[in-house]
Amino acid sequence: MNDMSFTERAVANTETKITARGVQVYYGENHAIKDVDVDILDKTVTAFIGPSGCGKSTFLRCLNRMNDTIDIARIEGEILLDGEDIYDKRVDPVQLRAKVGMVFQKPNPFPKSIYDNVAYGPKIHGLTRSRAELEEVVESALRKAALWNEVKDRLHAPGTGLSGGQQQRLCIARAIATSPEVLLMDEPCSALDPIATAQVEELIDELRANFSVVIVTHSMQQAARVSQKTAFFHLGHLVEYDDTDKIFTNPSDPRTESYITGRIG
Ligand SMILES: Nc1ncnc2c1ncn2[C@@H]1O[C@H](COP(=O)(O)OP(=O)(O)OP(=O)(O)O)[C@@H](O)[C@H]1O
Repeated sequence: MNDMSFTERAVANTETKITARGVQVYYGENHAIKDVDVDILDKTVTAFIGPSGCGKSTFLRCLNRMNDTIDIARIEGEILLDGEDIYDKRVDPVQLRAKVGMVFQKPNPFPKSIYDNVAYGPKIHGLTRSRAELEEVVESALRKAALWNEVKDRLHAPGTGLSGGQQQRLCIARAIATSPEVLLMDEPCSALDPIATAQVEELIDELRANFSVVIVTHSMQQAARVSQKTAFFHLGHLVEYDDTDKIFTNPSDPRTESYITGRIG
């Protein structure tokens, strides 16, 4: 573990963005998330780590109600975004997902132009009033996703024609374009080569200036590089949640220690 370089800046923000209390998730009989409590901070990158099947993705999907789309999933407990219950029946999940955006493992641009991929969200949510304003939003999202310079001369070319790393940054631009407050990323680099991975990691570090970012990763090196907070999941429990350097250098729970030293997982 000695080759891990921790992100130098300490946790700068202590403002809570998302509060989860007593969260349980069941898939039919399978109790996948067991009584999870956590406070996710604003303007901070939080990594979810743990062995395969421990519930990282399931818990991530609770944060923007993506589990609602899975018929057999049942969720209990409370999740608040800025103090508001996201499972309240008055909350429209589509609106919620504009505020809590998501980037998936495999880049999944729509079969449309680069421009249309990014313009789609602002259009369906009616966020802009004119074509010029929409163009500005598209440019700003592509800039924030560190893709503008590579695509500004071919905005009307298909998004699917970009390289894998560019496609993932396009998906990040698409998520950013609706001005979300939280960005959820489920193993966003696992389909990327090391150069594209480094670019996306750099981008994640920049994104935390404006967003609360939560990233599921299989790579402990990646968690150490990009996050300031780390949550270690094991068998559906949130075993330990702390500053990333504490988790990787001096964890409190023996299960965390076993995982980071490679004894479980
Ligand atoms: N769509 C689903 N339908 C039924 N069961 C599911 C579904 N998604 C996950 N599960 C189950 O929930 C548990 C947690 O899975 P989850 O994918 O959240 O773990 P994970 O830690 O993200 O795993 P991995 O690192 O392998 O992606 C597992 O037992 C899994 O089989």
